[in-house]
Amino acid sequence: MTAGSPSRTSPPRSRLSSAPPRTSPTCAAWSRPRRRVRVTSSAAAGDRVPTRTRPHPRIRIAHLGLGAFHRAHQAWYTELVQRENPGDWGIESFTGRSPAQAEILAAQDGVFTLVVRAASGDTYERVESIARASDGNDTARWRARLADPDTAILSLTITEAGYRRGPDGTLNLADPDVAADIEVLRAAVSASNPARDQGGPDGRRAASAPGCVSAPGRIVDGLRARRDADAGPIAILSCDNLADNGAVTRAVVLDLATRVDPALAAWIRDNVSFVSSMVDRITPATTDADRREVAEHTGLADAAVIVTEPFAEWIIAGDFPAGRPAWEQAGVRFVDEIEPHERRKLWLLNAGHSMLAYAGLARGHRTVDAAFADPELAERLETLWSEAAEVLPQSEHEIDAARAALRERFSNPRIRHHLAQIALGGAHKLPPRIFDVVRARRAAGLGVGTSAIPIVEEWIAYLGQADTPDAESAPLGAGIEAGSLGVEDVLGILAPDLREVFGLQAIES
Ligand SMILES: NC(=O)c1ccc[n+]([C@@H]2O[C@H](COP(=O)([O-])OP(=O)(O)OC[C@H]3O[C@@H](n4cnc5c(N)ncnc54)[C@H](O)[C@@H]3O)[C@@H](O)[C@H]2O)c1
Ligand SMILES: O=P(O)(O)OC[C@@H](O)[C@@H](O)[C@H](O)[C@H](O)CO
Repeated sequence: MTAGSPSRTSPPRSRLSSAPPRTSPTCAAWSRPRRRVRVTSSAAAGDRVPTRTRPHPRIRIAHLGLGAFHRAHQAWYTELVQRENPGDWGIESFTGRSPAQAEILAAQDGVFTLVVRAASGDTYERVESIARASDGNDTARWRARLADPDTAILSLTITEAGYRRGPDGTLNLADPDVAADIEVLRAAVSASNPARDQGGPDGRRAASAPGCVSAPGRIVDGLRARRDADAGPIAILSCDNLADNGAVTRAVVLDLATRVDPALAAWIRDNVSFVSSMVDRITPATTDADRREVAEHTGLADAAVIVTEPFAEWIIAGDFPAGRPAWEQAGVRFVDEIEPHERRKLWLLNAGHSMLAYAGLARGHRTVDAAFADPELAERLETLWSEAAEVLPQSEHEIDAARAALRERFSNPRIRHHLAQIALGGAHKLPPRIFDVVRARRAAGLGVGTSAIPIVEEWIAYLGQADTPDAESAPLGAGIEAGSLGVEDVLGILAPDLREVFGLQAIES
């Protein structure tokens, strides 16, 4: 099976017989005209919002991180399933930090337009799978959702930084939000009362109870409410760009739970399945121009428009003890071993993105397609991919197909994926994208390669620019953001094992 192949992006025909024949290995080909947002030329642009065509589905999924990617990926895959089996697997999606996206989406009853933007043109799809959009700061609502036995899955898109890990990969106890959450959780545990979490007689106290601010804190708080309500097992499904993201989630959640209530940690071990997934769909931040374009083409005043590429891939490994949507009907693959798939995606696509971001910004480029059109950067990208390919577990044929698909995806001039967006959070992105490749090469008895060090140098130069705000990278070491550290110092903070490796390399060569 190859990257970008129809089997990755299309549902099996036998399960969704009304899907039209595929004409290309992209999702756009699968969108059915009768399901798309109606395009009207007569309606004045912006006089209607998108509306539901089906009744609200029963909410079975809680999601944390109501960003662009969640709507282009998990919500869209779930939408495809719901179109065939309406009524079930609705999503209640909570914002991670600011309530703004919840307010915008709630004003449209959770319905939004997904623009699938191919190099050749756009298609429009209405997505209705989000039954409710909520503010993640609404502690009572969050606890009630997790304490509801109907809720079978908690999915996450909280960014790499959202897992609150320190440079050594464990829960970052020096993070003030984590420290504050430990106090909130201890108080909540000592005052645990099932009636409160089920909106019972003292529900008003729950509404005013302080909540957690970090994602691990919120997850532990929600699981405490679930245990107290005896609501049964649940799956937590990570959809962030991290290697073995299910295990990462499990580690930070259990670490935090153990610190506040060992009995809760034991309940989590027995009742919570931490599912890993490899997710892929390039989804840049929406612009005003995107919203205007939708208004012009559809007559819809949609404030929650999301723009994405035709390609989509989702590979999942793990158990769903309380059930799950039949996502396989929408083309999702369920596998026993996630690691090879995650590595391929992180080491080819995401590593390529990070390289193009730091090198491209330094050379005056603003978007991925512009950086990729730069022959010098395109050559560096091929070298980076070849160095990763030597330690990827896939066949040469599969890797070549993935690279070919990426060349096409990175060339899409209409997606306008800004390098500045990709560049943020490098302290969390470089380890899984760049440093893990070096580790794999060393483990295979190969040299460290030529790609990693220039990327670290370019990242340091990027952070050194006075006008570059990157709050997510700063906490990992005073001085990184100020650009006063060299490559060795940065490696000492982010990948101490590699400092020696690169030192040895320098001596050997
Ligand atoms: N956009 C893509 O192309 C893409 C593709 C694959 C995977 N992803 C994954 O999805 C994540 C989100 O991407 P997006 O495009 O939706 O970004 P976005 O900026 O649109 O949304 C980010 C969401 O994460 C929440 N969030 C941010 N920082 C957080 C934190 N520290 N703790 C908890 N929640 C936090 C925000 O509130 C928001 O809901 C990425 O970081 C990545 O891991 C994105
Ligand atoms: O979303 P981030 O910030 O983790 O990384 C930026 C991009 O590399 C990433 O979002 C890719 O577009 C995505 O992983 C494609 O599936």
